[in-house]
Amino acid sequence: MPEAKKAIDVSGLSFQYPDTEEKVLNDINFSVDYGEILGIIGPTGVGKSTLAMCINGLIPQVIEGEMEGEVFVKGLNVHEGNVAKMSEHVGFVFQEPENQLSQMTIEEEVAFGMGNLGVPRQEMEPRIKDALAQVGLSGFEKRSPLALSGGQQQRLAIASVLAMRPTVMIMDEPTSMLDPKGKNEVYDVLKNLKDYGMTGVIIDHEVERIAAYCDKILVLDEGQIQMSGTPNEIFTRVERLHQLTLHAPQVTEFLFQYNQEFGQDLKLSTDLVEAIEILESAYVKD
Ligand SMILES: Nc1ncnc2c1ncn2[C@@H]1O[C@H](COP(=O)(O)OP(=O)(O)OP(=O)(O)O)[C@@H](O)[C@H]1O
Repeated sequence: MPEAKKAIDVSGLSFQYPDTEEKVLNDINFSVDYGEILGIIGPTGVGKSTLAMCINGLIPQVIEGEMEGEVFVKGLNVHEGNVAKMSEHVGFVFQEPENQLSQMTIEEEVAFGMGNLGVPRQEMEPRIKDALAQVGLSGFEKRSPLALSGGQQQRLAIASVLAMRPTVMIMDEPTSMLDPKGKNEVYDVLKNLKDYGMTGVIIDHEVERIAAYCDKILVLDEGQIQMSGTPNEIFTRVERLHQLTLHAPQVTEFLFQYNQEFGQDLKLSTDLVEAIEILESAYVKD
């Protein structure tokens, strides 16, 4: 079978939980190219996690409801493959690292998901080594996952997904339970993976990091895509984000306020990511 043109292709997707009166998702359309990272942002409770579960097949395979439209991952219709089959293609990293850990040692933890996929024993060892190296946990093989910090646990959860070699990695607020150090650790690891050409979907409220990390962004509200575009296109539309009760990275918020206060129409003179870095470098510690 020829490789599908898109890593993820979603068309006409609507979903309603059995006990709710309205659709959580209503006619969602987007696609993600191989090697691209898509960020999904939006106010609380607008269906971001529901959308993520439609991509890995948990909906409608495990979580029931009324679903319309189609979701393809690497050309595979998630309606048709079962969840076990989909887990070969879509890896999932959740909010709370501790809840994802079930094994006695770190190497067993990484081996666990591969075991479920039926990866042969002799192939597991190099994959474990490689995955732990990618998240900066080489040498930790025999330790207990519970002895790790929150940031390290989340990196371990990422390694467990990487070892399964999925087409797409979905991360649902992977840093929301972590302290600033843990958040930095995880985003540093993700940055490396992006450089390796991973395809990903990340849901996060951290707009600074989403802006720097993602190639494309969807803004979800009222079950629909309200905005879509590059981080630069999204985060320079500050007024629209405010209407949606969201905020932009500090640098574009500053610019917006300055323009309002002084009746100007100044624009960023550099790329958004560079502007974020410049602003961050302007802060010093005593
Ligand atoms: N299993 C379920 N059954 C019924 N309703 C649900 C279920 N799961 C979620 N919902 C409802 O669907 C809506 C969307 O929830 P979802 O978790 O997808 O939003 P979200 O944007 O990810 O929120 P958050 O930012 O808080 O994580 C909410 O109103 C939620 O209460």
